[in-house]
Amino acid sequence: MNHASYLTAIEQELQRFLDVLAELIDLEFTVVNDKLVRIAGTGSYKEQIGSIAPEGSLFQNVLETGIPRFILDIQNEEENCRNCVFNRHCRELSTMGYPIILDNRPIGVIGIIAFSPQQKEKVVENLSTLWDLLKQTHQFIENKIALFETADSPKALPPAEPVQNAIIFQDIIGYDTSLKDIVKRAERVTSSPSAVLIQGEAGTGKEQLAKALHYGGNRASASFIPISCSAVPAEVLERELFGYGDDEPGWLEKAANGTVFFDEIGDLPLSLQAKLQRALQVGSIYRVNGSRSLSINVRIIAATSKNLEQMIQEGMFREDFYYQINVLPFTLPPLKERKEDILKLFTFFLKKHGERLNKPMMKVEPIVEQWLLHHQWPGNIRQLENVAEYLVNFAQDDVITSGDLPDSFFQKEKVLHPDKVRSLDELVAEYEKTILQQLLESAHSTSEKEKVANDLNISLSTLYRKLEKYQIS
Ligand SMILES: Nc1ncnc2c1ncn2[C@@H]1O[C@H](COP(=O)(O)OP(=O)(O)OP(=O)(O)O)[C@@H](O)[C@H]1O
Repeated sequence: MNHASYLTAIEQELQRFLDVLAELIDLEFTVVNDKLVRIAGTGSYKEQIGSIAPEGSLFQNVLETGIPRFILDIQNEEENCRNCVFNRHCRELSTMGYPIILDNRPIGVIGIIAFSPQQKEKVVENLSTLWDLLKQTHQFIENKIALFETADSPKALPPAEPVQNAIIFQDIIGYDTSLKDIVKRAERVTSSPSAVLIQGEAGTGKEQLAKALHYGGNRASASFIPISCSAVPAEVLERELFGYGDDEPGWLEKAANGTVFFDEIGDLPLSLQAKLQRALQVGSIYRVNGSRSLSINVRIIAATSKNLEQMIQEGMFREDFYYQINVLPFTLPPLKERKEDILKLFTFFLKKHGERLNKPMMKVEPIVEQWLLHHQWPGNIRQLENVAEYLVNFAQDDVITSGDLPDSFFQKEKVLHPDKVRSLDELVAEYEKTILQQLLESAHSTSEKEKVANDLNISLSTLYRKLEKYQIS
């Protein structure tokens, strides 16, 4: 594999990293490869992943010259945008492009984009900090590629041999009682051949638990083959899973005496659900275009972040297959419900990335701890790890202060603060009160109040009842 292909191989991790950065600083990011194909993007560029950056664009120039460049005011730019096919039709207001250089060769470009005037202002005011950010993002990519080069194989094309990065139950950090119970129950069934279904939101540790089940039992010396059901097209998946012709064994054969892990099983096409269901029931398969029946001996562990029962109701998931895979069910709680674990996991990730980046162990200000405890963590443990990695990269000092966390994060926090989450009725009441206060500000006489009631399409007596309820005089 060349370096440009490695960039493609890490695109999922890169996308997640950029999502966190974009959320933190409220600017958009994009990455193109050596063919100018967009392989990652945030905001509106997320929908354009797979499209090609325009001919004559700044990104093309950065890719060809290997020199970082920026344009701060695209709408009034004559010189630098002249050759771009999007000249005068560009939605970007400012753009920064930083070359991804490996082995002295540009293999792609990372960009920061401003689409709104506020974002543009931010770019103009923070140009040098943003250059540092781009440099660090480059470092992140370099590190990931280095790790990838030494790793066994990319996730979508799993190895035939047992993977080296075995996870054991001791690697699962969890002081929260619900997680401890899950680990305890799982430890009892490591060597069972029965199918396991792990449910939980993205990033809650489903794959980690699956690996611990595999490596903790009598299948540990055989393969653990992870399959991402959403990442591989159906035809490819069928061929890879069941094999092809006389001499192309599939994963179900390659995992002999081991485990096949189906990640996001809800995305497995219905036709393959039926085929797999039959294969598991009879314990044998036919390869695609194959004539012989071949017996299989694999344990199935499946994971899902979707509600499979609801999918069954909607005809999107086979009921018989559901019962076949849901013999030993486990449900991992979201991180926000495991308050006890948040700080311990955070410290663990600070240490992990600190060691990797050769930085001393960082301390955390109490206020930052509060922020961590109250965050909603939609991306769960993976997101927590990304934030820790971000802070190890960017924090100025050995102590992480709230200043290391950008304003945009706190603004979102206010809205999402769990202690402040209120019912819909309360929110509607608050809205109603504000509207009435505004309208009644200049309506003092009965006739003025009648007009307000009319405008709101309610009776005068209803209006008075509401004024009393909200104590508006
Ligand atoms: N309890 C834990 N202790 C330490 N690390 C954890 C724990 N749970 C998850 N992680 C780490 O968090 C990251 C996400 O975990 P994992 O990939 O297992 O989640 P997932 O639920 O399978 O996610 P997805 O559904 O998005 O594939 C991994 O890097 C994993 O090692």
